[in-house]
Amino acid sequence: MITIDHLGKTFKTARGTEHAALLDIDLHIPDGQFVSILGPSGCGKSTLLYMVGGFEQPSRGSIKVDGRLVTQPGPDRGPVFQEYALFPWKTVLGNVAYGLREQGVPKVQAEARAMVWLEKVKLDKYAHFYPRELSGGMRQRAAIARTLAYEPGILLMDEPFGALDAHTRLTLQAELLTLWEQLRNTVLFVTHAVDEAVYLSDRVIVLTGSPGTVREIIDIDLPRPRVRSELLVNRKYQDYIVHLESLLTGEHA
Ligand SMILES: Nc1ncnc2c1ncn2[C@@H]1O[C@H](COP(=O)(O)OP(=O)(O)OP(=O)(O)O)[C@@H](O)[C@H]1O
Repeated sequence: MITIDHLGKTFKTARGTEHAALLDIDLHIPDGQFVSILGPSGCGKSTLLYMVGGFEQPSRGSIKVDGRLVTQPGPDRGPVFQEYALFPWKTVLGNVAYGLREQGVPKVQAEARAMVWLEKVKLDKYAHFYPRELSGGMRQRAAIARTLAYEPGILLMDEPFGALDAHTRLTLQAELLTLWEQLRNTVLFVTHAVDEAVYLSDRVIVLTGSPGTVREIIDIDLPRPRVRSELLVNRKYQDYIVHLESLLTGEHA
């Protein structure tokens, strides 16, 4: 359970002024929910995720995970951030084993567990490749495997598919859902794409423009497992998309 209470973040800018990024966020996210965060560019989506990860400190309010105050990163919260790229000097296997080695798992066991995860993300044949030898989609699969390998209860994903071409993006979304349906960990997923948010999520949190506050929380009541071709002709799915698009483009009355 993630409990976010009156959370605010103000940054000091390089010019010495203050910049309010997030204002008075209250959220309660139960275990095992897939939650997406949508909102205009610069509204504080990444900042919110970084604070849940313990990489940034709140200026006001608090974040608790299972009742414990978040003050620093921990293995219970696994980031898949674009900035957390793979180590270029390690192989795919070395990258995925790294998170486990960090937690004291001996090398042989870490590599065996890493291989299991590489099979799950269909990269086992590329275990000994270096990141530069992989496509963008394969790199993101490796980054996801690296985080999932140490089994965090909470997965923090910041636009993980944002840089991928449309086809690869759809493939990785479907693969992520298949994995998540087995794992059922809590996912906080930042995205710009309304269709991605609706397809993946149990709940979509829409933030206002800067400083970000919660504009609307929408429960996505669509059956699982989700099949995209069925969703595309599902009236409820279409209504969610239209509603979210209107919120984001400011056309909402
Ligand atoms: N380290 C920082 N120092 C100063 N300001 C920052 C810092 N990090 C973020 N900000 C500011 O906080 C606001 C929110 O940034 P953030 O990256 O969280 O937004 P976002 O919603 O994720 O944006 P995007 O959708 O464009 O990725 C922005 O105005 C940004 O300039």
